[in-house]
Amino acid sequence: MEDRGLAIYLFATGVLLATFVAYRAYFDRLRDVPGPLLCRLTSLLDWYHSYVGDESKWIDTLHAKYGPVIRIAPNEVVISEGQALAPIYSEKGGFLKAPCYKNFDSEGHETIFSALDPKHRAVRSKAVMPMFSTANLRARSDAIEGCVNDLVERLQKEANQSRRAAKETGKPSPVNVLQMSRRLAIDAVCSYLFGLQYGGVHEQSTKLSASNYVDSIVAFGRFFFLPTWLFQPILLISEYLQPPDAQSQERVEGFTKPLVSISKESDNTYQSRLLKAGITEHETDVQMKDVIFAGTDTTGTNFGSLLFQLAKHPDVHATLREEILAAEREDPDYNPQNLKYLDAVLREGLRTSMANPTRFPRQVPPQGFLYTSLTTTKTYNLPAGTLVGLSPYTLHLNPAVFPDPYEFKPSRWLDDRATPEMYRDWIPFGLGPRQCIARNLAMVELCLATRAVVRSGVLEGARPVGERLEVFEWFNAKVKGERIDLVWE
Ligand code: HEM
Repeated sequence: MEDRGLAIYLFATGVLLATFVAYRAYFDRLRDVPGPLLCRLTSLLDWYHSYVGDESKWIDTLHAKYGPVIRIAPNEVVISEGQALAPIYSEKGGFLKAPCYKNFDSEGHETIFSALDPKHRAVRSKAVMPMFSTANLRARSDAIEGCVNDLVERLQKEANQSRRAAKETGKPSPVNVLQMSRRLAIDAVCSYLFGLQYGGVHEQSTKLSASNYVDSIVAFGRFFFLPTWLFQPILLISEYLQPPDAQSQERVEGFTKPLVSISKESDNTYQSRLLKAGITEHETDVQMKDVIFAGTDTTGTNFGSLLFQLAKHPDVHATLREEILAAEREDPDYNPQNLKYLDAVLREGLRTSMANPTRFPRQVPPQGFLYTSLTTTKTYNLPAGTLVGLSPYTLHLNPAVFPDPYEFKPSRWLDDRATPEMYRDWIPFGLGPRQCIARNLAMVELCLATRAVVRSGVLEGARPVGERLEVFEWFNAKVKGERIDLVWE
């Protein structure tokens, strides 16, 4: 009798399972979108690749096998064609952010980054947006320039130490320019937005005091694509197993909190603007820490990676130095953002650095999304609620748009060599109304810092350690080994 009961139970389970598999594989709403059978059944495979940090590479192997429109999870589609960018991210305001962005809520608050509801975000973003306008950045660029000068001085010192070690021991000491870049990034953001330099460049420790704080947020990017109900307990377990560095967090909070309490309306700082818009002191502090994270990690990785490329390509460095010195001779007050080769170097640096490699997921709106692939001419009907996205990794390394995509070649952006597709598919800051709010600030920082470093000649004689940089492909990439090393001989 018991055996019969067990047999019925197993049979019923088998039938249910087979029905589920058949439904997901052949009958559900996304059945026409190709992809591995396992991805039609569960998100586990995607979560696994996201966790181990090779998700973007994995997705590219799926594109190679299944085509430009693929299903990577039961409710998630990824596209590799740049023509899909406009309808998803910018036309008619673009689609809303996917619910997983809520995983980046902080201390009970939705940040400008994590907010899904445009109205909730608008109160905060409108308050601070003027700080990111080109006119304001030009007017107050001295705040950034000061941090850049400090950086060049520190880099000179460390380069000299590296050379001295080479002379004395026959082995140059490595300089971790990732840490240097993070020092500059945090100083520039704090100085420009909050009215006070963090002091990163002047810290004597080998690691920036805020670095572990930033890295703890980078690390939970590996769980970014989990649904929030699962993200929360997993984060708790992960933090229990590997507690975040409380000292680093306290250092950052010890910097932001007093700035909130002494803030005055007339300051016109990031914090005073938020307070004036009715945001509470606690939330203002959270929003400040959020941009400290966003600004330190991304600009840090991008500038560190750019220094690596300039040391690796002395010809590019020499051409850029010539352009900068010539511009200065012609007009000491020239605007560096008008230099063509410098612009090409920055674009190529941002294309290759992969600071944010993964897709930016969005939700298909109630009316659905009809997409026709240019490559296959097939039309896909993605129903409301489907998650859909494109990634910088796939677009920036597409050989059809960027020939020899792994090569660092600023010249590809010059004159008539740059194609409209290159500009269309270059998305280091995302695209549309939810693209990086600080894009202009980041570009000014990168431009002034690159100009100053190259102009100083400090990179002459520098050589990168290693052939190429490897990253964990999380929402904010983590550079493997947490180092980008240069040596001077
Ligand atoms: C080179 C440097 C930077 C890069 C490559 C970068 C890249 C990005 C990307 C890819 C996004 C997300 C787009 C999406 O999810 O669709 C983003 C959003 C954001 N970034 Fe940046 N970022 C940089 C610098 C900064 C800086 C310096 C700050 C702050 C001072 C900042 C603050 C933000 C904020 C607040 C958002 C959320 C915007 C929104 O959702 O409305 N970023 N950034």
